Amino acid sequence: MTMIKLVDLKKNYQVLNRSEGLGGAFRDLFSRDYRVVEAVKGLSLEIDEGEIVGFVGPNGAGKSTTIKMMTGVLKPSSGTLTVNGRVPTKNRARNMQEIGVVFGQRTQLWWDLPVIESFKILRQIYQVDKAEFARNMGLFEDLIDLKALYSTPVRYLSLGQRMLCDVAAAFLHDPKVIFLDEPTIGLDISVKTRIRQVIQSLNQLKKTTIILTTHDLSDIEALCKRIVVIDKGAVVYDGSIARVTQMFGAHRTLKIQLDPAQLLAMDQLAAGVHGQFSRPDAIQMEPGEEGWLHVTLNQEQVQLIEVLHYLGSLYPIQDIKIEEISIDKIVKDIYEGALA
Ligand SMILES: Nc1ncnc2c1ncn2[C@@H]1O[C@H](COP(=O)(O)OP(=O)(O)OP(=O)(O)O)[C@@H](O)[C@H]1O
Repeated sequence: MTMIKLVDLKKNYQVLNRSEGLGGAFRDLFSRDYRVVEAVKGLSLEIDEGEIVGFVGPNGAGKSTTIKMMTGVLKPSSGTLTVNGRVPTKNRARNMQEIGVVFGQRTQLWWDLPVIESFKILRQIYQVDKAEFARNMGLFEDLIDLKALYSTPVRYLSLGQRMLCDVAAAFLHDPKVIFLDEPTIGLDISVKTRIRQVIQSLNQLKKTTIILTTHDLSDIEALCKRIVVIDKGAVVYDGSIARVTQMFGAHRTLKIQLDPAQLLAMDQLAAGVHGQFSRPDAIQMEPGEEGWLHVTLNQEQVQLIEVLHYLGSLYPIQDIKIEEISIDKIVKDIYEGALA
């Protein structure tokens, strides 16, 4: 069943072109000169009940604008949008009952109150009946040992505990759709894994549709089968993570450690490598940390061993690693037109 449907959705913002200086500010009072920013330029998407979809794109791609339209905060300029069959801006109160949100950067809970009090307030706000409240609190107690945190004021929770509470709180009223924004930001890897497990279990138990926006693509890799990449307000890739990684299956990242001073002349180094091989477009180079040089190449076009030999003939290599291309790199390449 389709839970979210966007058809040719557009959103324009009108922005005042401000004139410079005090005189300019004075002039702006009388003659207003506006320009239009096309933040979302015709998005069409269908997301099914129970799907977890990674929604990614570079800064300014239009992610927040799209999410704000899905949550009913912003009205689209044109196109159609339904969430669980309803138009979010027309049914805001009803829509709010059916969605949940988690922001990694700020809590939805009451900072000074013990955890259990926040859940009781949310129960009132969302009119969760007693039996459902008891059932869900029992589930959260089993899944994340929530009971141990009941009496702790939110301000004393660790970031990881706070995020677990926020995730549980978003599921309290059994929403149909949850928007997760950077749910693991600032957490160490073991806590990230824990939060992802909890999200996955709740998604499977409750068949909640989840839209995950994050710049941490390891969250997407761990949680989503499907990824939607947007750039400049339009979809540039919509499909399975498996397919996108397959498309880049012949890519490898060769990491070599050199004397850090050699990386200072990166442009020269890149020009030398590109000049040496017949398919320079198949080789990308960027400096890593502590003298590591990352060379990503497409093995269908360039032999990794030849690149390694060439670099080895120029510099003493201290260490080598060969890795499959990371999902971060794939998505960055997609933004930069790799699928165009
Ligand atoms: N209220 C606004 N008024 C004018 N322009 C806006 C407004 N909000 C966003 N924009 C512009 O719309 C475009 C899309 O912004 P949006 O915030 O949706 O991108 P984003 O993908 O969420 O970016 P980020 O990852 O940086 O949060 C950008 O060019 C941004 O400057």
